[in-house]
Amino acid sequence: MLATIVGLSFVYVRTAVWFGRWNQHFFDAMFAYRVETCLWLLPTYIGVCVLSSGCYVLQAYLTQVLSMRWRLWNTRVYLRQYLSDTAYYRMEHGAATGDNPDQRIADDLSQMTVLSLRMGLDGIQAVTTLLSFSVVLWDLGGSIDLTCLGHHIHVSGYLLLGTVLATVGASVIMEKLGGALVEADYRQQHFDADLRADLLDLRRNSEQIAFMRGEGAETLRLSHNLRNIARNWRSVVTYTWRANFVGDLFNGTASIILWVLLLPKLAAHALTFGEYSRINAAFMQVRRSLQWFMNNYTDLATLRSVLQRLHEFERTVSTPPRTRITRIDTQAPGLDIRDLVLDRPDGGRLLHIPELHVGAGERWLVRGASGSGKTTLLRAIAGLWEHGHGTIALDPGDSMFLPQRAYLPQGSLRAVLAYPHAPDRHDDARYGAVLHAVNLDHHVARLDEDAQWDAVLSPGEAQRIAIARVLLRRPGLLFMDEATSALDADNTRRIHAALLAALPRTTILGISHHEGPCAFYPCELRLEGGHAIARISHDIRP
Ligand SMILES: Nc1ncnc2c1ncn2[C@@H]1O[C@H](COP(=O)(O)OP(=O)(O)OP(=O)(O)O)[C@@H](O)[C@H]1O
Repeated sequence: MLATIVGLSFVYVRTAVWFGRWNQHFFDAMFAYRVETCLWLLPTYIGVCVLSSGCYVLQAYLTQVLSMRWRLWNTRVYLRQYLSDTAYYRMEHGAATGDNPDQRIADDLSQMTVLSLRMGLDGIQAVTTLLSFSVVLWDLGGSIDLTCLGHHIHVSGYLLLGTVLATVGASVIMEKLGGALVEADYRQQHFDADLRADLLDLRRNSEQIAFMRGEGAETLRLSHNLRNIARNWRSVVTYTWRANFVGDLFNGTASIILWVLLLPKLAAHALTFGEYSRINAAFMQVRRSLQWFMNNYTDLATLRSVLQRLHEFERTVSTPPRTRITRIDTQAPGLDIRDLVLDRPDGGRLLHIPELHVGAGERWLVRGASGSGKTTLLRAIAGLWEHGHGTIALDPGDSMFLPQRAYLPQGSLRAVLAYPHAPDRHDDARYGAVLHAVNLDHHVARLDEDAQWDAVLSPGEAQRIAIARVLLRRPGLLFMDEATSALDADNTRRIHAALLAALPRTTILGISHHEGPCAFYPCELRLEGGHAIARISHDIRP
């Protein structure tokens, strides 16, 4: 498709060259009062006009189609990279750098494809036009003899030379005055994305903010972003007006430059009107194609900063997680930890577990003061914590992790329950049974209702939905991080009884600060002062 578009642009330039030659014939005939020749020349003009417009329209259409296909392809590749090796998680939690990945995937990729296609194709067309009309200017321009400081100089093709020097001179001045626009544009996109991210944060946490009456603090936070945008915007405006001023001044004075260049020909009476019209057309085309860089200066600046941001994104997502914590995938049930050291991101020691064997079907409660590393231990087991070293052996395909706040994507309740699998994986009876087991019978009728479940369900109901997911999936190894913390005593008892009844052979490692679930866990792993102490209090077999 790209080759066809480039081919069409060559044809388009050829028709422009043909129009120039036609102009010369036509005006020479007109000023010689040869009416018949003028009439005879008209039909071919109309025919070439149709061809030229056809090329233009087809080229524009194909460019749009190609641009969309390329964007979709790029976005799929970026999404695949973003969602592999938990890059999306690492980018949010500090291990990998890269701000606002959402903006890079949604906006930057779109801008990159549209701008680079347009810039690339226009650039090719500008070069083709430049070459084609340079030949015309060279042929028609002739030479000039100058005397400078007593030296006699013969300049061939002086018209072409004059045009090139004037245009390149203006471009250099423009680069000097507006060069910093690239940096300013890059910063602008960064600040814009920050404002959007903060607004998204406000939307997500609207209830917490409303309870705390945090409007004032939020206004301050958003104003700070706005101030950054306004400060940087002033630089963007300054560099843009400078570049625009030079560009526009040059556009306005271009005709005068041509007249000055043609003075020697006029003085020598060596210029017909037909020749003038052809030279004028060629001059405009050469100037326009050389000016392509100048006219597209701001777009080129945007493209450069977009490419810079995408390059950063690619470098981040393609850097594999570097960790000395080895996860061994076993098909065996249970969990084995050997000489596991977990560090804080700044390098300080958080926790050391010399050895821990959790046998099939055992249930362990992990306890410890706030900040002792309970959640970090679960992150390491899930392969999400990179700082530290040691060995963890488990069957990841048969494991399931429940964080304190369940993720409830927008969609039908059926889809929420089946997540991350497809909703048609289970039948209605199965969904009804698990909702009954977690005391959410009144939600059975809402299985096909589409809602923002995150906002609709109470935290306790959301936690019960997460437990219902476990009952649907029936994992061999279950990790729960305060997964029943929002439940009342009755529901806590009911949920644990349901887990025990439905999954008697499942190995469970739970974190809880509450006394409620203690009876459910015969074993305890206490984290204290950076060490782990295992205690088996009663019969550990299910
Ligand atoms: N991404 C992170 N960057 C820096 N420090 C972190 C990060 N994640 C956790 N920590 C630190 O590691 C320590 C252990 O955190 P962790 O969440 O594991 O504690 P916890 O025992 O689960 O606490 P709680 O009972 O309050 O949930 C804390 O001091 C915490 O500040």
